Amino acid sequence: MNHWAIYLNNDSNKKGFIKDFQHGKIPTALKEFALKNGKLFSHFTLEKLIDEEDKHDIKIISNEGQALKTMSSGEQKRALLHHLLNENPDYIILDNPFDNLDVAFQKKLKTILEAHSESISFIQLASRKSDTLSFINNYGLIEKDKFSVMDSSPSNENKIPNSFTTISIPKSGIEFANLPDTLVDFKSVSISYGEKKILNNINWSINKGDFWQLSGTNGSGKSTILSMIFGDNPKAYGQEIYLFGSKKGSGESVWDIKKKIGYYAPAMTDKFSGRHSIENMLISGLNDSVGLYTRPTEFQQRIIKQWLALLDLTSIKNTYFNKLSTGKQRLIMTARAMVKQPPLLILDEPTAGMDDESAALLVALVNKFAVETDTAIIFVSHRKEKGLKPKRTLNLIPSEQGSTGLIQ
Ligand SMILES: Nc1ncnc2c1ncn2[C@@H]1O[C@H](COP(=O)(O)OP(=O)(O)OP(=O)(O)O)[C@@H](O)[C@H]1O
Repeated sequence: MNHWAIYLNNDSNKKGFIKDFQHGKIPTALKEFALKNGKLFSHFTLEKLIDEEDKHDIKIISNEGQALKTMSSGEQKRALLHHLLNENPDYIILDNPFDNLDVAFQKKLKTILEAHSESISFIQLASRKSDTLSFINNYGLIEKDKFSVMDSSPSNENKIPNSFTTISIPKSGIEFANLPDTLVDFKSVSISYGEKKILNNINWSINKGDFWQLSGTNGSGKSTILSMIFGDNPKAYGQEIYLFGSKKGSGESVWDIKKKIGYYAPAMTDKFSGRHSIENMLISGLNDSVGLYTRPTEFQQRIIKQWLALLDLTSIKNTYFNKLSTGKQRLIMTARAMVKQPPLLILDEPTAGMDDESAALLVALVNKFAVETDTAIIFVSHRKEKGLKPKRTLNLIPSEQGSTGLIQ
């Protein structure tokens, strides 16, 4: 039985490859799959199913009747795999299958895939070489639109630009006045959805300049916690949650809170599909602008010039954002959340779907930002992100009574 690992890098046109594959435009080396029944395990499939569930008000993938869109990302992947295996395919394309999965479920997924590898071929599209499944016996690479066969799995080599050591994080010139030392304070916070208990007695204080990693298994409540800080989750009202000194729900506007937070989650990248230059994208981070075309001041232009130099992007500053590789887009979106040096920076699984090289670059940038600025950081990640240097971790430990928080 043939199995493939096909590696992706910053410039790979993964979407194009998948589309071509599904329409029978298959590289010669993989021709054996041409007439077979294949399925796609990917967030693209999930998005389509969520849409269909919404449109027709049905549950296609039933998990005790819970709608797919309300499941945590791990629960969604679990349900999708189950659904696809039930359809007895000849092969399954696995699109970065381990992204967004906690370590325990990654292990479980590996075991499930191993068990099926005798009867189903797997084509694993992988951005991280370390994700390669044990039973893989063929290797390939997608560079831009071109597929090529490789003899073996490639070696890891990460390059961090020199500018990271020679250039400091540029000062934003923006002052955030009257901030208390404790920026976020959760006091005995417990949350349920109906009968389902999600969080149990969470106490968490985030002080100025802290660097936290928020971790926990799939469904343990990480997104729920974030939505109570950054979002407008109605569950937050009535709880003892203090943001920048005010009790949540005590009259402050969502906008007042959002102004003080830099936020990045990979799903945001898709919202910027228009033609914005890299330079404009970064400037928009200083302006809090939704529209991107507020004319920047000279001072702002100077700051962004420094950022471009730091990120080694000066030579391509006028390139349209939507023309860039995923890795570069994510690096820029992360920097965009950083440029105004907000009191609090939230990075929600920022490295999901990135290749090794761009993930290492992003981690290096976050570490540098943590050391050189007063911004408090919450970095959400399932992976033990190689090289990341958080000072503390809030680990959510699930139980029947909801997750409790273990601070390490
Ligand atoms: N609106 C909702 N209705 C019912 N259950 C919900 C709703 N929103 C979230 N949940 C449940 O709350 C639990 C916590 O979800 P949450 O998304 O916060 O977890 P998570 O730790 O971020 O998971 P992941 O790492 O997989 O994204 C999950 O079991 C999820 O199914």
